[in-house]
Amino acid sequence: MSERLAVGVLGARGRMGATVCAAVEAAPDLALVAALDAGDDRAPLRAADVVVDFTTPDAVLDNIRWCVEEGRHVVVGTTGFDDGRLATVRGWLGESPKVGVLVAPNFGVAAVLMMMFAARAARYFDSVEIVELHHPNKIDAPSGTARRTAELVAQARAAAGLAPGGPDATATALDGARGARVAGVPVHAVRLAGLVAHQEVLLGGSGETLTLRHDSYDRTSFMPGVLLAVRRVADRPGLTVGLEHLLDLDRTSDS
Ligand SMILES: NC(=O)C1=CN([C@@H]2O[C@H](COP(=O)(O)OP(=O)(O)OC[C@H]3O[C@@H](n4cnc5c(N)ncnc54)[C@H](OP(=O)(O)O)[C@@H]3O)[C@@H](O)[C@H]2O)C=CC1
Ligand SMILES: O=C(O)C1=N[C@H](C(=O)O)C[C@H](O)C1
Repeated sequence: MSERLAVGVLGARGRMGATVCAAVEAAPDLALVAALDAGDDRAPLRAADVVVDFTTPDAVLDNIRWCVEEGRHVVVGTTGFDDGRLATVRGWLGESPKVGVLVAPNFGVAAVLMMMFAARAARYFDSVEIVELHHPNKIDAPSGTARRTAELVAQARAAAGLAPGGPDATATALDGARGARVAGVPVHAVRLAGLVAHQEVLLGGSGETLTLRHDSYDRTSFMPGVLLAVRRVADRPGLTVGLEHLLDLDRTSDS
């Protein structure tokens, strides 16, 4: 058997990090060489070919910079990325052009499909709004997935000459009643005991609606996407944003 790919995990004691460690340990072609959490020395990551980061929006940039400077490829699931933060990462990669960094707001294949379908559908409807629903321990709102979906929807609508959200006659409203605007698209965040990670994209036109819904019931739903990214990130020097770039989405059959 060929040598196994060495993987390090940052945020290893967290909900996602622990699930990633278990998935890496169960994969015959991967070896878990470092499982680190807040306060740990990063030195053991030097043994890793690829580092996976599921930490916090406050911690993630510093972790990426360290990995890029050390020549480690990075797979990032942590949220909190906007254009400015992505540009910062691109700047670091300019100094280390052989390193690959893949940032994905959601590693669930079905979640990625939901986002792609939403972007495809967006130009056919008058209105679009997004509702994301998560476990109550989540520290950021709205979710990274909802933010990215809103950006993709807004881009698709702009290309079709449409306003981002849709008609809305609201003249008076309590703060937050109409959600937050992300790229002009209304986004509503629910935090509810019992949930894991869920999202609905609501599209409305004359006399009809389309609802695209994705549900992650368990964090294992993210693992095929995380492991795919771990295996492929070294082949993609520079910055990749979104798992969709690894999914060959234009192919509709095996033939
Ligand atoms: N892309 C995707 O598919 C998914 C992304 N996420 C995102 O992943 C992130 C983590 O989520 P989740 O696992 O639920 O969160 P958790 O709070 O369960 O885990 C985060 C872990 O990171 C640790 N940590 C904090 N700072 C550092 C640091 N500098 N170095 C190493 N470890 C650190 C935390 O330690 P301590 O508690 O001691 O601070 C904690 O153990 C969030 O941004 C979330 O939105 C979640 C699910 C799927
Ligand atoms: O914190 C979570 O749990 C999740 N975070 C990501 C996000 O903010 O989009 C991905 C998924 O929704 C789970």
